[in-house]
Amino acid sequence: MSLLEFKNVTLKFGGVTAVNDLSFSVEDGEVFAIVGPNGAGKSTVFNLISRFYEPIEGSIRYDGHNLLQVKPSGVAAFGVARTFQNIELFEHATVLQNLLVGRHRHRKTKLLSEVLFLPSARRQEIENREKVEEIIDFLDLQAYRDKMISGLPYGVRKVVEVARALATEPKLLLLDEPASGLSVEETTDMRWWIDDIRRQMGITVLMVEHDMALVSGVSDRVLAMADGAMLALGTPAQVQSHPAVVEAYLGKVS
Ligand SMILES: Nc1ncnc2c1ncn2[C@@H]1O[C@H](COP(=O)(O)OP(=O)(O)OP(=O)(O)O)[C@@H](O)[C@H]1O
Repeated sequence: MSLLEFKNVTLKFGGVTAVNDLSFSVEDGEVFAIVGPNGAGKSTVFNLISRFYEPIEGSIRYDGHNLLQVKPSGVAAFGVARTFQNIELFEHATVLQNLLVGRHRHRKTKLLSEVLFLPSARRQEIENREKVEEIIDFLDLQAYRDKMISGLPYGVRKVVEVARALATEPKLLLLDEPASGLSVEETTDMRWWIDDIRRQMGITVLMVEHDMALVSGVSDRVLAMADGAMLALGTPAQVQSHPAVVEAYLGKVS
């Protein structure tokens, strides 16, 4: 069974068809990339999975559930975490505090037991701290754990955003342009982080990315989109050499 399945999904904004009869599925444990020119519909796919947008047609299934019956606030509880193109962290909080916020969905204790700091709340806090420290070690963020986000270099913030998403212990991680704004060296590091997240943590990764070196280096399969529709789907090599993809990127050769 696929972890995520889009079937004939269509979404329009007025006269613009942002996603057009799109069908694809993401298998458990794979790194799956979505590529395409600006306006192709890639972010809209993420916003459909996050339930920010409602399709006008089609179905989206996730882990055996009809995702279209889940409220936007309920998506994280299903184990879907996301990073954003424009990093969304608490600027005036430390790395550690940002990651602890990511643990929110694992809160099992009641507010009263937290206020009274009962044993159950203490256990929960210890568990959260352990998980967050594990992620800090995993992504090599020890040097930044007590630093404010606002003072961190852009490349480190990108990794912290991935860390915050991992703190929720997702089954499916959505990465929105993880390499945008990164140097070549930082992009290479990001490639290894993504590979480790899949291999060592067993998390399925769905990413939107323009950097074809990163896409080819880490993805099992790639979906190329244009004008909301599928152009090609296959291995990175198959997609990059597909005539429709070449034409979308380079223009028709006549
Ligand atoms: N909220 C919205 N209201 C109106 N039109 C929208 C909205 N969101 C997206 N669109 C339109 O839908 C189409 C697909 O946009 P989308 O942002 O999904 O593309 P994209 O592939 O992610 O592009 P980029 O690489 O530039 O981020 C575009 O024509 C865009 O202008």
